[in-house]
Amino acid sequence: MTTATMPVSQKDFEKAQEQLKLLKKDPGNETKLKLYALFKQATEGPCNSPKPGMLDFVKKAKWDAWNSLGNLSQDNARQKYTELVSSLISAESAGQTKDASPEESRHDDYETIIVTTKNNITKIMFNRPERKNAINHQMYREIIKALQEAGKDDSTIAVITGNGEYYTSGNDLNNFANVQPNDMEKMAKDGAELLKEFVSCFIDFPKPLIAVVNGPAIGISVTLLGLCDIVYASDRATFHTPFSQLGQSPEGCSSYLFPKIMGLAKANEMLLFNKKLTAAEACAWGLVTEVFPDGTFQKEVWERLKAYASLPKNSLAVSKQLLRSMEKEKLHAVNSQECEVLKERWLSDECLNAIVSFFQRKSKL
Ligand SMILES: CCCCCC/C=C/C(=O)SCCNC(=O)CCNC(=O)[C@H](O)C(C)(C)COP(=O)(O)OP(=O)(O)OC[C@H]1O[C@@H](n2cnc3c(N)ncnc32)[C@H](O)[C@@H]1OP(=O)(O)O
Repeated sequence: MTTATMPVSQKDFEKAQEQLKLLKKDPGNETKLKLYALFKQATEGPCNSPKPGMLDFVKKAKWDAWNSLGNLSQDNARQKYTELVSSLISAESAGQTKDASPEESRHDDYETIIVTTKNNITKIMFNRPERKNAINHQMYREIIKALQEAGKDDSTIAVITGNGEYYTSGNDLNNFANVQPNDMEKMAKDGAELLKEFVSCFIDFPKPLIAVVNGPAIGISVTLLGLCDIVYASDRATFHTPFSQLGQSPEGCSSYLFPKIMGLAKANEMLLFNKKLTAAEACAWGLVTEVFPDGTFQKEVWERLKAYASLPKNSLAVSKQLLRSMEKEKLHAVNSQECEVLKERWLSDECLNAIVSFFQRKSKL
């Protein structure tokens, strides 16, 4: 969370140093490193000393922490130091222990998703529970922005999940509603461009990306699982890609990744013949990493993720990129082709009839 900048005097800064000595509990190594770095930056300015050797672990950790502050001004460093000490003192007097970053910070500027960061995990949550988390145009754009930011923030891993009963019911069919006949081509062209950009963000995401599938998943939310690095599912979740039922065709690189993940025969059942999988089937077919009982799903999964997110961040990122890099070019080509095909499908009678049927409540999945 950002705090408004308030000038901190030299006297306040010195008082904070004295207060720090009064702390009864050790604030933990990560916080101590932050304090060290801010103190050095406040008193000496940006880190100019030579980088210690790889095996000098303590000096290297201190140097890294200081160096990571870049050109932060001495005033700002003094301010942040004073704020950090004051938050440690308040937490202690409130009977809490304050380690690295125990508070959840909520990212502003989103309406259709909730984005938070805690314990080195950035969580992106579909948040239209009354519409079964259907993904409208605004949500596509907000997820693109959230993924771009999560790729660059300090978190170690990113998680995608849904709020409420559903993971998501996939594309919001209202994205096709109220389009005048003359605007159909434009709707299809714009939709294909948005979809291509959206899927590209998953292909290029630089850190481990984990799907926490809390309930039924439909359409694009299922295909994207092939681009996630781990998929945890509640035993209440189901996995449904009803593309032919909707007169559409596969996206999210599933036409390439699903046959690789589960074999062509099983991919055909899902992508051609609309077979809806239970969580257990999706796990047996390799689309899901592990299934948890719904009653303990959130607790078990978040405990596990918290432990994963404490692993060395850079090592995880380079390893993920190694695992994916050989396929990246291919995946972008597949994404382009799938979007081209879909652009045509959206103009077809088969697709239009399916959408009309849904809105006349003649058809539901
Ligand atoms: C830029 C474009 C990119 C496109 C990418 C291509 C993507 C493809 C796909 O994702 S295909 C999958 C599309 N999804 C669907 O076809 C699901 C449609 N929804 C349903 O079949 C049902 O709503 C249900 C099975 C998900 C849930 O049924 P039920 O439990 O009976 O609930 P309701 O139907 O009453 O749902 C409550 C409320 O939400 C509306 N709603 C739910 N999902 C969607 C949706 N995907 N699109 C639009 N609206 C949806 C539903 O209509 C209800 O609204 P109401 O209260 O009646 O106003």
